[in-house]
Parts: sequence; structure tokens; C-alpha cells
Amino acid sequence: MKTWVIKVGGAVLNQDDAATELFKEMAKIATCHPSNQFILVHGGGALVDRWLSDAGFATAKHQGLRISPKEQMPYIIGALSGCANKQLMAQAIVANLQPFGCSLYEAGITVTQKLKALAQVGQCQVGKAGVLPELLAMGRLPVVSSIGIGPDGQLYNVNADEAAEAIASALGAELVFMTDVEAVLDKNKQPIRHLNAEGINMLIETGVIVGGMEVKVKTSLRAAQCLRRGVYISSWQKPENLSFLVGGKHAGTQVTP
Ligand SMILES: Nc1ncnc2c1ncn2[C@@H]1O[C@H](COP(=O)(O)OP(=O)(O)O)[C@@H](O)[C@H]1O
Ligand SMILES: CC(=O)N[C@@H](CCC(=O)OP(=O)(O)O)C(=O)O
Repeated sequence: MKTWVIKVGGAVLNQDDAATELFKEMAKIATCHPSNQFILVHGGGALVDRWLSDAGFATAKHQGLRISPKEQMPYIIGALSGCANKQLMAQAIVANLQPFGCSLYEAGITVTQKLKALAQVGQCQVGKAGVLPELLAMGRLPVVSSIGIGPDGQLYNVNADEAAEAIASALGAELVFMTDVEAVLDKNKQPIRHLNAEGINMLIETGVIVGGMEVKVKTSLRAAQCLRRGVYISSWQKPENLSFLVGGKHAGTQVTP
């Protein structure tokens, strides 16, 4: 059995039926290629932005990570582990899948504070695989939010790309980041097929890769090094890319160690 960790950016929730189409592709793959199984890890950054702004909070990011003061955590947790997680489960059910919503703790990932200056931003420690193998064996689709609980009993906000990397590393799974662009783009806005450490450093230094994509390529590279194989960045706007990847074909940008 091959396990695929699919990370979707929260923007998938802003487009009607986009997540349902992705789930339908997973359901199709489960029928045509039954030796593949999926775990979905999701973000929800845009939703968090909206909830914080509606509550009258200002929010800021440092190198793509949201500074997460304790007083903002109820809104961050509510948006990610509540609203985004349950909305995605609902769309998976429409696609005839059997989702099981959970956060990083249930997925076996331990979280600690990343940096004092970032407040409740967490970083993952690869632990045991938690209940994910059992859920997969039961035919369920784990839908994992990036909220973590530390051994200190504190709640943490983890960047969802890093959360997906930790889960894929714990399980030795394939990893695909599905975002809102078809691939990493070069300075002429053309898709890049392959990236390695050298290319990534150059594109970050020259300001071609910025913001959320900077976190994503760095996380992809770390994951590719740990998993010792390519990791893909593609778009949830092209769910068929998932079938291409499962079938061993190329789609989006492949990040190699
Ligand atoms: N070189 C680049 N190629 C593609 N996207 C880029 C690049 N640099 C920055 N970006 C931005 O990164 C975004 C994806 O990162 P992010 O918003 O964090 O995605 P997600 O929410 O899916 O994790 C794109 O929508 C784009 O605006
Ligand atoms: C620490 C940190 O930055 N957490 C992210 C978690 C959500 C996320 O990563 O969402 P996307 O995948 O949609 O960007 C945040 O609060 O926005």
C-alpha cells in the first residue's frame, strides 16, 4: 500500500466545489488504483485572516508564519480545527469518502513552541504515527488540521505545510502540496518543472519566491531530503494532477533532495 499525504491550502474553501472535485479524484483513484491511500492535511490561512479581522485583531507574519498571541488562539483554533476541518469533511462526504477529522495530536505529532517571539506558533516533532494507520486500515480518510497540543498542555498554531511534512516523514509517505498555483513560477511567471536546493536558494535570494511559497519550497526540500525522494507542488485547481502523480507521471514542480 502506498500512502500519499496531500496538503491543501485553505484557499480551496473559497472556491465552490473545488475541494469536492479533489475528493472525487481521490475516490476515483481509490477505485482504479486501490493500492493507494490518502491523508489530507489542510490549511486555512485566509479563513484565519477573516476571523481575526472580524474580531478586531491585527495579524502579522514573520517569514510566512503567523505570529500567534495567546488571546488570538481561540479564533485560530476555531477557524482551522473547527470551521475549515468540518467544511472539508462535508465536501469529502459529498464525494462518497468517509473522512475522519482530527488535529496533530491524534495524528501522532508532538508540538513544541518554535520561537518565543512568535508566541503560540508550534513546530512539529516527528513522533509515532498516532491513529492514522488504523484509520486508513478502516477505509477512512484522515482530514488533519494544523493545530497541535504540546506536552506542556498548550495549544499551538503550526504552519500547515510543516504539519504535512511531519506526517509524511512519520509515515514515510509520498507528499504533494496542492496550492492555488499550478507550479512554482520563475521570474517570467513560467512553471518550473524541477527544483533542488541550489535553485531554491537562488530564487529566494533574487526575490522570485516569496511569502507562503518560500515556506513551501523550504519545507518541500526538507521533506525530500528526509524522505529521500521527490516531493511535488501542484494545484488543487487541477485535481487530475493527483491521478498523474499516482500513475508515476509528472505534474507541477518536483522538488528533489
Ligand atoms: N515564485 C512563485 N511561484 C508561485 N507562487 C508564488 C511564488 N512566490 C510567491 N508565490 C505565492 O505563493 C502563494 C502560495 O503560497 P500560500 O498562499 O502560502 O499557499 P497555501 O495557502 O496553498 O499554502 C501563491 O498563491 C503565490 O501568490
Ligand atoms: C503558524 C502559521 O502560519 N499557521 C498558519 C496555519 C494555516 C495555514 O498554514 O494555512 P494555509 O495552508 O492556507 O496557508 C496560519 O495561521 O495561517
